[in-house]
Amino acid sequence: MRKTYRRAFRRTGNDALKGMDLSVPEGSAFGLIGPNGAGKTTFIKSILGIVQPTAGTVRVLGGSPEDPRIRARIGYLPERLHLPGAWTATAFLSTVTRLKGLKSDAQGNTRLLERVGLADAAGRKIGGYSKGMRQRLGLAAALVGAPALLILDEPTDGIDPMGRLEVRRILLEEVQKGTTLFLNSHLLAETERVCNRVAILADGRVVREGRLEDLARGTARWMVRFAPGVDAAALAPAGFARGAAEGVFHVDAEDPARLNAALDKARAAGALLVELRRDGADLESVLLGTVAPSGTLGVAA
Ligand SMILES: Nc1ncnc2c1ncn2[C@@H]1O[C@H](COP(=O)(O)OP(=O)(O)OP(=O)(O)O)[C@@H](O)[C@H]1O
Repeated sequence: MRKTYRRAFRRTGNDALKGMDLSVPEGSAFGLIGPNGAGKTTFIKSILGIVQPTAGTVRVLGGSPEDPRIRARIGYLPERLHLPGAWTATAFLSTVTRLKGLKSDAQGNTRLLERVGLADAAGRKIGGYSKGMRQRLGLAAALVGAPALLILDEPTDGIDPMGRLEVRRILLEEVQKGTTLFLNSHLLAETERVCNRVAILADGRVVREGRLEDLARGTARWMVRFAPGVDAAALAPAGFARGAAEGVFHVDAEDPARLNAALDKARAAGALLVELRRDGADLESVLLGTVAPSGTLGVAA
């Protein structure tokens, strides 16, 4: 699928998606990650039928994103939420229920507000809500009608750690119920905790996709901390690259023999080992190993 945003009076457009090919398995918790401007929001808008592809097709829940019956089965939390400040949460959810074409369900909506921790604030005007409360109300609105697919754009943005934990709990409950989750978050730790599949998008293309544990496999990077006073220049020939903190280094070693050989060299150079930790298994290393900081492609690990 491609998406070029046409610019008025110009011959060239802005290629946001340059051949995006992605399938999201039903029932998966799928995370989309990538640098700013990679095309994540454009892709989400195309699943929602808000943006039409310039070429190619999008199929969602076995149909077209423009089919109202399909849309009714999708819950969406947008990145920028517009909520009516003069309304109460209760009134807002009943309007969302009506707009989704569902029968009014005051009890169901009360349960949803309880679930997102807004039971006590249900009768208050949304205008007086904090950022985190607004975000949680947005999540409740996305959950109205028990959607089969939940699309969340930066769901924990502006939420404090306790609130984030709550949101994560709700998302995991949804996945357990069989809801397909599609998450766009720049908080990699969130994606890592919630998702079981991840796609890395860079410059309008999917550059890596797969199960989280498969993506993380094969990266054999170690964090090593030596006692203070270590000579970085003496460690460099053994493959140790200086880290951010005092005495911290990173070294690539595919197996225990190579790791120990590198450590032997470090010790021979006078370094005293105080800490050793596997370093390459988190999503951040996978992302940084795939996409260079400028957003251009790096060497995939
Ligand atoms: N309505 C639009 N008109 C023209 N260009 C657009 C439009 N929306 C997005 N773009 C461009 O398309 C590219 C992809 O943008 P998009 O917002 O999809 O990326 P993103 O991965 O969501 O970025 P971010 O992480 O910063 O939100 C960017 O170059 C952006 O400038």
